[in-house]
Amino acid sequence: MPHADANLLPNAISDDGELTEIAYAKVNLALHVRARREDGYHALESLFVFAGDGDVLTGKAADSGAITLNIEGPFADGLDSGGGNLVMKAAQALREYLGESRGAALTLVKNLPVASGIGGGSADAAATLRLLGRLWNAHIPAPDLERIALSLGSDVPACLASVTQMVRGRGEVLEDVDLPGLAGTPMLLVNPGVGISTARVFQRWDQVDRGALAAESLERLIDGGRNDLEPAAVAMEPVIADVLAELRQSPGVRLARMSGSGATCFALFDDEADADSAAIDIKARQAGWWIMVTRIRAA
Ligand SMILES: C[C@](O)(CO)[C@H](O)COP(=O)(O)OP(=O)(O)OC[C@H]1O[C@@H](n2ccc(N)nc2=O)[C@H](O)[C@@H]1O
Ligand SMILES: Nc1ncnc2c1ncn2[C@@H]1O[C@H](COP(=O)(O)OP(=O)(O)OP(=O)(O)O)[C@@H](O)[C@H]1O
Repeated sequence: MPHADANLLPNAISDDGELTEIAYAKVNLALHVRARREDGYHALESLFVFAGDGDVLTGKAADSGAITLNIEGPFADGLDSGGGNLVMKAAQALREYLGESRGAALTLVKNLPVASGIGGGSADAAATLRLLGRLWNAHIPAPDLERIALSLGSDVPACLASVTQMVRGRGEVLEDVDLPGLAGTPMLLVNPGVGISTARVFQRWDQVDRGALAAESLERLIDGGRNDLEPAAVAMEPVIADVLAELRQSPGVRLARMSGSGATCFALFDDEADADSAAIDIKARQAGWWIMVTRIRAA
């Protein structure tokens, strides 16, 4: 079972010039959908946190001038490494912005389930922008980088820094938040093995604005926060209700909710031993589910 120590993996450079970036899993502690916009996107309010673990992207310069991507790891199967991959799209977007013709040989270790509400693809795209920015020694003004990120997906701007943020708009209005007691919180991520289309979940949202998100404390987030996409996602994949039930009955759980458009759900614990026990118990009952014990990254 994957088990992580928050912020332990350095964004390292090895002797052979290979760079590493971690594409940290994103978790929406609360996700309030406020309105459907005319452009088809939805106006959101969401408190994003990031796990200390995620996919691992490595890369080094390639003299050929080409960008290549090799995908390994537990969720590599079925993930296209061609131009449709968000890593390749990010590399291409950055190259176009820089007028860059230098290449890169990239390897992605895909540890996060695909289309699962924890922003794996978005985190990969952001990690690619960070890694290639370093590899090519490019100094990109933050507004430009955020614009490139948003062109790749609504979650990508927040994934650039991968720290706790209040996110609004369609995902591009970012505000750093440092909620006391949040960093280092033990967190369990559980996915029942069903991929979910984000667009389809938003389409099923009932268009009822249930009110603003108050996120000035963890208590407020727990008591007054919601994931407004949960009912739509559960209607599409009823197994999500089983995941939530498993998490909510775990001893020591502080909060259990779905992340993003699902199907991954998270649970927060005060005590790491409780998170470990819950993971073992759930694994024993639901052998096919993906389970990760991690911690919330520092803000
Ligand atoms: C559900 C969240 O994960 C919450 O963090 C994000 O809002 C989704 O972010 P994402 O996966 O990066 O989404 P995108 O790739 O930009 O959009 C996928 C689809 O989701 C819908 N979408 C996404 C974001 C948003 N604010 N409103 C939307 O309606 C749109 O139909 C869009 O075509
Ligand atoms: N590197 C990648 N990793 C994961 N998915 C990718 C990648 N590149 C392209 N995709 C595609 O992007 C889609 C969304 O994948 P992702 O894992 O980011 O979804 P998600 O976790 O639901 O995201 P979110 O939480 O932002 O809604 C998938 O259908 C997948 O085929």
